[in-house]
Amino acid sequence: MKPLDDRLAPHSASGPDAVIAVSGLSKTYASGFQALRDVNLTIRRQEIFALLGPNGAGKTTLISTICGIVNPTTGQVNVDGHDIIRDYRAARTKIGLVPQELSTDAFESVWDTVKFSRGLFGKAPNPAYIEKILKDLSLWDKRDTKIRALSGGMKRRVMIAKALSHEPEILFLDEPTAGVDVELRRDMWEMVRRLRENGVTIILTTHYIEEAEEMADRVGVISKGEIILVEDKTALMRKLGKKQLTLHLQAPLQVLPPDLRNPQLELSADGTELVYTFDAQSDQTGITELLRHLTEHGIDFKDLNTTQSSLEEIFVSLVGARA
Ligand SMILES: Nc1ncnc2c1ncn2[C@@H]1O[C@H](COP(=O)(O)OP(=O)(O)OP(=O)(O)O)[C@@H](O)[C@H]1O
Repeated sequence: MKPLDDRLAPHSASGPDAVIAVSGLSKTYASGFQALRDVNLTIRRQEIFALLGPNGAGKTTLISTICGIVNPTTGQVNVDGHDIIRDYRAARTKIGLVPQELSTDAFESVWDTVKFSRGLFGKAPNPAYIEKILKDLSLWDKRDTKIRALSGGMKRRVMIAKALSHEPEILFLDEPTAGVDVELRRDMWEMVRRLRENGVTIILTTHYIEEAEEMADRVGVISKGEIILVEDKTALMRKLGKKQLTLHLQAPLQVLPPDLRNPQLELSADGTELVYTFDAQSDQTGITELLRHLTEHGIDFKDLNTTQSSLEEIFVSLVGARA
């Protein structure tokens, strides 16, 4: 088998740190529906990668295919040097998957469920390791409790404990915080960060853009089965983000003077604020000219502030542009 680097060469994000390489991946379900279209994607070792996309975009299909649960129609997936079809067992052992739906045996105890999951991967028992995960996930006190007696949030933690039971190097979290309360969401974020510090690569899908904004090193956007963008989160926000300059006026304005009217400038409904939207990357922001015009018109302001558009706005504009 060729070294990993060689096989990853065609992809821009390739390199010695690549841990998953997806190339030319398509999936057409038996119904004839094409859920993935020529997906090329490289995941770097020890990164937190957030996959964003609207409902039905293909996030779960992509994750399930990488995890070997759904068969690809065309293309290859390589997980840390193992082809997911030819070398299924080795590839699967590297991966922990926390699916969207809670599916555990309601009558088992927490401890037994997690221990059993580890056994499924043919790993020798390691009670000390299981104890550590249960403690990390605040499940230690519940170790003898039957799953059915746990709250929804606790059940979700059990799903994570199961996914981690065989010491995977890569963890997939499909909508990890859907429907969980704020406290559990924060706990999960904390846990994901800790796992990454311990060398685990994390791929998560989410509908909560603020989750990607908070957590991700890189963001991938999928729409109608196609990856339309993969970018470093900070660079993405810098590159696509529009900035807004808000001027708080000394005296309210009824209307904008005609020669100040342009699509970038908006007067708030109560006339007390002027909001100027500009491209943060441009050499010519137009701010100097705007301020000069305001002075000429005798429009004074008492304060100003700038804001950067959020990942959510960027995401909506990206996906919306393809609708
Ligand atoms: N087994 C299947 N047979 C036929 N079509 C399917 C099957 N599984 C998924 N699909 C379709 O493939 C598309 C992608 O589904 P997928 O679950 O991957 O999307 P998603 O991005 O994860 O959506 P969500 O955010 O709603 O979970 C959807 O249109 C879905 O209806």
